[in-house]
Amino acid sequence: MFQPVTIPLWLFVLILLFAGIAFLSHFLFPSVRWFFRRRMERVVARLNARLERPIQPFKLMRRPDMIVRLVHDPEVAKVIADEAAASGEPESVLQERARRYAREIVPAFSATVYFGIAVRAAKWLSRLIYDVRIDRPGAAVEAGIDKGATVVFVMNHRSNMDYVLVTHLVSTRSALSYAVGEWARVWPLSWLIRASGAYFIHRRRSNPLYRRILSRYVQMATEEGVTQAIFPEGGLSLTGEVGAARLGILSYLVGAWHPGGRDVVFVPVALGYDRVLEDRVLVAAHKEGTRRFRASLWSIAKFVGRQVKRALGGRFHKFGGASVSFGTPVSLAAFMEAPHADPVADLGAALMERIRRNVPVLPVPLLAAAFEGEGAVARAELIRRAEALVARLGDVGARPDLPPGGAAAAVGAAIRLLALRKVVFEEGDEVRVNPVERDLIGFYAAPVRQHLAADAASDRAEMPGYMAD
Ligand SMILES: CCCCCCCCCCCCCCCC(=O)SCCNC(=O)CCNC(=O)[C@H](O)C(C)(C)COP(=O)(O)OP(=O)(O)OC[C@H]1O[C@@H](n2cnc3c(N)ncnc32)[C@H](O)[C@@H]1OP(=O)(O)O
Repeated sequence: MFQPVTIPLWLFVLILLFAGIAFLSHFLFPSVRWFFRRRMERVVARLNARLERPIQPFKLMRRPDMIVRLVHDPEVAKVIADEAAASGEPESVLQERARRYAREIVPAFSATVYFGIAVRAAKWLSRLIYDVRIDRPGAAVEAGIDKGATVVFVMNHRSNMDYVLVTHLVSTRSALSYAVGEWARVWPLSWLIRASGAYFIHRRRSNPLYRRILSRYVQMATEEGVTQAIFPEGGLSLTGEVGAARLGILSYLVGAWHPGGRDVVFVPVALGYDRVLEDRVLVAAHKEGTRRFRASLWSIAKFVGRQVKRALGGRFHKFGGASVSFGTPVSLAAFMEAPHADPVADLGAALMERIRRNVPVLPVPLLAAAFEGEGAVARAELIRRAEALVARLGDVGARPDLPPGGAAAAVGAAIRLLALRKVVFEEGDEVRVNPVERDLIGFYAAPVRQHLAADAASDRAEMPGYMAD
């Protein structure tokens, strides 16, 4: 019993290692975890005291617990049982697949990462590159919304700066949970996104098990009051116009609502830019008719490097304005009071219409539209056309977001911004579009075109089920 045992050194080291791991996981990790949990709870309590829409307990649930809850949800279990019966695959295999899907979707929200890193970085970056303007303040729009309702920000997707701007602008009121496409599943971006409370979507995966897990996750979050943000177009606009809604996430959100239950209130958010960071990439993708973006990590790094070099040399100019308009909210309870042959399709169309009408028109889109597809126009004529456009935009209820000095000042500012990028050249009295950039001018003119094409006769206040404007 007490005689010595001789073992090789490597085995001794291995035993020590395993003993150390066992000690840590049994004695130290639980208390360390408890310490961090208490700290997190104190941080959240402090944040909730000042946030208009507090961080919901659902958002703070431990990720493993959330995954278990999702995999064992009765609706998910039913899909597993149905698929097992139909395909002959063992239920345990399908359950493992369900766990994999749930792990992919479920976020790992950290209030410290969201408010300490993401919000600060969003504020810094937004202000560094744009003159951020709020066409219609979100606070005023949200003030009338029932405190118990689940708020969902529904946004048009022009740029990867969209969520940076909106995260910054609503950060004093709530923490947003975004629906993010599979493109962002690259480390460390995926870690930051999960820790910011966003959930991942695999847009091309349409098998029933995956879709049921995704829909249940969205519905649980909605039933528990988690403030969310979605891009119903499902990707960046290649043309500059606001596209139609894909109805998946909206249908899950509508499915989470029951008469008499917690209301779901959609806040339409419209974004407009003087310069969209990805403009040339989007225009090229549109031309090729693909959604494959030719922006390698190397080209992004080169772009950032050029801007840093300019900043260090004191030659960095902001990219103009970025304007965000928070539209009149749509209450799902009120919307459902009116009869709808297809409620989800009607809701999607109505929300996108509201976003489309609210897209702010900044100087560059105004100038781009004033070219009217021509290659060269006299400056005075551009100002005259811009003034006429501003009047017509006013007639259809659009709100141009222009500097003091109106159309003339806007034309001057836009020419300066585009000339810096060699998109236009000034030759005497004439402003000439660089022939290789004509598509880019069309891309920027798109929101103006869309405003003017909208049927001015249909008054949004008359749409059934809407909160009054
Ligand atoms: C500096 C640091 C700053 C940091 C700041 C931090 C922030 C933290 C980062 C955030 C970062 C965000 C970045 C986001 C930017 C993107 O990633 S945008 C792209 C991702 N988002 C989206 O795609 C959302 C919108 N997409 C959808 O809703 C899509 O529909 C889906 C769910 C992906 C599926 O797409 P789909 O296969 O094309 O199918 P779709 O027809 O749309 O939908 C089918 C479903 O809808 C149902 N449906 C369709 N029509 C109807 C109808 N009329 N009635 C009822 N149901 C219907 C069908 O039944 C079907 O149901 P399921 O079979 O799924 O159960």
